[in-house]
Amino acid sequence: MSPRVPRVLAVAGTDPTGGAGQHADLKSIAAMGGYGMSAVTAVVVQNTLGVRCVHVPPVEFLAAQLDAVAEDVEIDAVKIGMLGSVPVIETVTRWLEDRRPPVVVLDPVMVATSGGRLLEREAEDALRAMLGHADLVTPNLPELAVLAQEEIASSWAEALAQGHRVARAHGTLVLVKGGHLTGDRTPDALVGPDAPKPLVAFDGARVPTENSHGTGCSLSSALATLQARHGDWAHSLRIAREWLRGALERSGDLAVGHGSGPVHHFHHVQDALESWGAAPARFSDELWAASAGVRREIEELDFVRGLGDGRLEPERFLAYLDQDLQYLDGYSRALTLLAARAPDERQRLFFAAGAVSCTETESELHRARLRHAGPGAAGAGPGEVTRRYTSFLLAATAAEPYPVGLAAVLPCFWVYADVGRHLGELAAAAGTGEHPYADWLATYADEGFQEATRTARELLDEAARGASPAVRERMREVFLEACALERDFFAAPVAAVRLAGIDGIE
Ligand SMILES: Nc1ncnc2c1ncn2[C@@H]1O[C@H](COP(=O)(O)OP(=O)(O)OP(=O)(O)O)[C@@H](O)[C@H]1O
Ligand SMILES: Cc1ncc(COP(=O)(O)O)c(N)n1
Repeated sequence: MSPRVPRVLAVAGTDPTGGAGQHADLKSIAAMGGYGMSAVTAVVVQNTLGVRCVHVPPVEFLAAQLDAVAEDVEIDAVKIGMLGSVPVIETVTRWLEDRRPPVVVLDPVMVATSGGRLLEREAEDALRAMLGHADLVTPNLPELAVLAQEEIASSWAEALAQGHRVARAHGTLVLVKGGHLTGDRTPDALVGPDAPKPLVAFDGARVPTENSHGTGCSLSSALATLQARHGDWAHSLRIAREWLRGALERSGDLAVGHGSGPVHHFHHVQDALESWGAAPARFSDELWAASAGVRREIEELDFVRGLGDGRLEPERFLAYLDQDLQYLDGYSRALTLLAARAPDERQRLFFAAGAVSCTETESELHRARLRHAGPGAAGAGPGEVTRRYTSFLLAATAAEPYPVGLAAVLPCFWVYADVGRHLGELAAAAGTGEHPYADWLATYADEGFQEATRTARELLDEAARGASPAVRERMREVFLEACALERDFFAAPVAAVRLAGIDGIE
């Protein structure tokens, strides 16, 4: 018996926000390729912030649910979660004695992550008494201590020894979980009744997230499903851990609740959906569509046409370079401000690296060209548009909410990349002869720049998902204002005065 789609029953309490209890179980069973079913032990009023109250329906009702499933469906595995009280434990124990499925995983739920009690204290003895019915018990460290009737283990070695004592006392496997250890590691080990040495142990770096609501429920039901599928606990644990790690890492995509949020059970399915063309609507797409008019105006500017077909007067190009160099000074300061305010390391590194690249690489490219053009090529100072654009960027990145600052800097990546694509088309249409700005146009197509544009866009979408409607509206305003400033910036060199002392350009 090893069905491709194991039929797995979760006997557990509820969580109306869907992150823990039988809701997490059903998602985890499906995520591991099983068919999930559930019998309710307790109706729990809770959310990501805490447990408000618990209603336990009459146990006859639970017994009837269990029988209804068992009389109709061949159950390959059962995962038992919150039981709550002695009568519920006795009801489930009787059912197991009668109709035990081939795989039984017991997660001895006692206290929610948020602090609410989910097992009456006087039911602890009854819960201990049913451990022998399980193939695998999956306590967290405080639960393990209650099962062992000892103090909470303060080290991993102590936890393993405690796990072995529980396994030996009840003749079952114990999964000792390190989620509650202090420190940056989260080891897990399977301990059997015969020897203190773990049968298998895994270690890994703790995922830096607050979203650990329901990890215990999710792991135990995933294990029940995988075990029904191929019958090897060590292999099941390896797969379940890898999946749960992804679910923790991608939990930020969900934006559910204000407390300890749920994990993303279907993070792997999200990728499949996108490969089928079901990409979610992106806020950046909305902004891009709204900026279509301004982008058309940019494409029609004399400066842009001339740069594309090569007919742009050299002094205009140099006037543009001169202003762009001064603009880059302000832009790199704005990126530095964003880096300082970034909510995580990845974003901080991205903007800090952008600021360095503006200051070192790009500015030096501009300076080299201006130097080559002769001593008079550098202008007097920032023009009116340059001043307006850089002041706008500094104000948005320093004083507005972080997502708004992101919306202000994005057009410089994205509109610039798009103008580059258009310039490439114009250059191709102008013919294969020597193009005076060919090397400059090549910088737009640089893969590193295209990649940075994609990342900046993803960061904006991520920030928009967690933003309030008012902040999203402000992001839209600021994005459109930055697009209009891009347009004014490209228009300015046409109006610029001829720079003295130009012999040629590079
Ligand atoms: N931040 C994290 N990074 C990586 N793994 C984690 C993290 N938090 C929990 N885990 C893993 O999640 C699983 C459940 O861990 P934990 O010990 O927290 O159980 P639990 O307390 O029963 O869970 P619950 O939060 O549902 O009550 C374990 O495999 C643990 O290693
Ligand atoms: C119905 C139910 N079962 C289990 C948990 C434990 O999960 P967590 O400790 O992550 O809150 C819960 N909160 N609710």
